[in-house]
Amino acid sequence: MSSDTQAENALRIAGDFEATDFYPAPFPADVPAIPLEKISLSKLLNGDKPEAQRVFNICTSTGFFYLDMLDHATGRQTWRSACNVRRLGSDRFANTSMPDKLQYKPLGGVSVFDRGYIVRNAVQEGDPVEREFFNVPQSEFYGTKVEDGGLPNWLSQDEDAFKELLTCGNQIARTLLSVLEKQLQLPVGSFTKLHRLNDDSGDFVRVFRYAGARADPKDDLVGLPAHKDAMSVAILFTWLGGLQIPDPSAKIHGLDVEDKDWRWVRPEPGYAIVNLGDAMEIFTNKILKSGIHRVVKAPGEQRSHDRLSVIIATRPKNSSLMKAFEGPLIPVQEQNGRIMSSLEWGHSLIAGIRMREAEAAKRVTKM
Ligand SMILES: O=C(O)CCC(=O)C(=O)O
Ligand SMILES: [Fe+2]
Repeated sequence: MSSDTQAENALRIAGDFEATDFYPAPFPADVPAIPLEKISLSKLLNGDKPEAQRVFNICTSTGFFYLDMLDHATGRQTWRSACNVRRLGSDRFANTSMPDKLQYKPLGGVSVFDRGYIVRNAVQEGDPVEREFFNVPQSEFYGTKVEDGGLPNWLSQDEDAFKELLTCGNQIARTLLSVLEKQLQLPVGSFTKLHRLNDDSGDFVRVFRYAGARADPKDDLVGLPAHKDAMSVAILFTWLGGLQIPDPSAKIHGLDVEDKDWRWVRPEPGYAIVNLGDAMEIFTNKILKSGIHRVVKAPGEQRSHDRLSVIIATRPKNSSLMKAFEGPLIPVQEQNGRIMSSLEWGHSLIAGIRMREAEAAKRVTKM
């Protein structure tokens, strides 16, 4: 990293939120990182056409980009809010007993990811936690109240922080969706009206903790196996390396990516990492791309540190029909079979993810 970049990063870290402890060790210079493009939120909100075109080009190819959170008031509020949620999340993970954590249940048992606490231990019962996360659903704050018992004690005191982040995230996701619908020459509101904060949907805020590596690297599991997101837009905040995406030249079959083709995504202070999920592929008959990604242990000196990440997931409202829009740039889709609602689609996809995870866990993939 050049000293100019270092100085700029230091300023960005110090700039709006005191978060220097989120960066306990530098991201190494000698690992193959992918130079994702940086998009300006401020330009998008001001209707800048070249910036809109850049977003469209990215979303029709790799689907991943950095979004500058510090160049506009909405972004700054979101960044501050994500840092706040990261701090309180790490505190709650550390200071809540496992029985209390486990009482915060996913809806419908294990198959739905928009609510609850989920943990994976290293190898067997009693081993230290390898990976844990909790999701706070949109239904806590907006739309029809779901009778799910509400947030558990260890999270309810932070309700306002989650609500703020979810609200900011929705605004940013809708900004991106309005850019994309315009670039696709669809009627205004085609995508945005399916993603209103007050409609019932599976939106959520997720806080992840991946344990730092143990002394023996043989004990390290893949943090999160290769997958695509079951949502419309994912906005990720992360402070340590670990996220990887395939090189654009990689040959990909389904979710299979050869080891040599994975590239690191370097976390950049003050930027979110944004990607589209499968819903946008469905709405556009694959013109917009849902990016494959996975999470492994952080690289280099970061490896021994716990990695926290905060994700805002925006999904189509529950009643949306999961089929391609008609538009001049969207190939016509042959419709065979019943069209699922977003609610049904989410459940079916997430059940698939769980099944793949269970298979991967059985193979005990070593990194
Ligand atoms: O923690 C990360 O960096 C990514 C997590 C992720 O991909 C997900 O929750 O779907
Ligand atoms: Fe993901």
